[in-house]
Amino acid sequence: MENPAVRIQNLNVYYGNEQVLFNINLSVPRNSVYAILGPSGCGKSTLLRTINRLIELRPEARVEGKVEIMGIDVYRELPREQVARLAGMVFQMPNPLPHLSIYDNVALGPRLHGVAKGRKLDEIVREALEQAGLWEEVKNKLKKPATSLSGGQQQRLCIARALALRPPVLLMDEPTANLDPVNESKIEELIRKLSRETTIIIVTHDPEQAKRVANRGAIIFKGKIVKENFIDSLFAVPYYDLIQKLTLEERMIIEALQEKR
Ligand SMILES: Nc1ncnc2c1ncn2[C@@H]1O[C@H](COP(=O)(O)OP(=O)(O)OP(=O)(O)O)[C@@H](O)[C@H]1O
Repeated sequence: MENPAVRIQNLNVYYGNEQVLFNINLSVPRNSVYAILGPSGCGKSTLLRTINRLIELRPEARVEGKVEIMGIDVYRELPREQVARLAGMVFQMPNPLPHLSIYDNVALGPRLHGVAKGRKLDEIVREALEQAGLWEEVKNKLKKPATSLSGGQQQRLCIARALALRPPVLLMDEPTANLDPVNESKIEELIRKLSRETTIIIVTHDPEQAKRVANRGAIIFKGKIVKENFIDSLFAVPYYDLIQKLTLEERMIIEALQEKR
């Protein structure tokens, strides 16, 4: 694949002596939605946190291999704190900073990175809130605390916060896991819309969600990619059957799938 948004090569990740990701290789096309799927504990969040180097906040973690975002080797060519400019992150639990206002939550990244102040910053905040589909709901109460918003609104605020540095890549770790179906579908619509300009990598437990939002995806099992393809082809074998079989006849199936690739 030429000029992918994210290219991961020969990635191995360890927590202490325990290896949790094994020789991961994948490329994410630009302006697409890429789903990372797999059962609990298989290493999905670890993979996401390796892409933006958040993993380094855990002193027991060790990373081998190469991660490129927009052609930049993030472990060798950038200081860690600059990676947020290439890849924004949205977490499972909406986590706005509770002591900050709606405005200040979104302005946080641009301020920390010295990108803008005054009018220019106002424009960035407004644009990020518009992109996150929240502007109309909050434009008259920007000074109110972020915690005055509902759970679904708080998650869209976190998306706005991640977008405020205008990163080309957005990483989302089960962004709808704690939301009701109405807010879930709002965020899914947003994901599809944002992917016109931004590459999105979404971790999800839910194959139906992956089918709704993603173009392509990978299934991880026990730290290994066992299947990687366009989203329709990925589910040619029903997902639950696949996972069921993996847990029953783990080794055989992993080997069979790897041979087919
Ligand atoms: N700090 C840590 N120290 C040791 N082991 C860890 C640490 N963090 C995660 N692990 C282990 O690494 C493996 C992968 O965890 P990870 O959180 O990446 O999985 P996941 O697929 O995102 O799970 P879930 O869907 O439940 O969030 C798990 O076995 C987990 O127990």
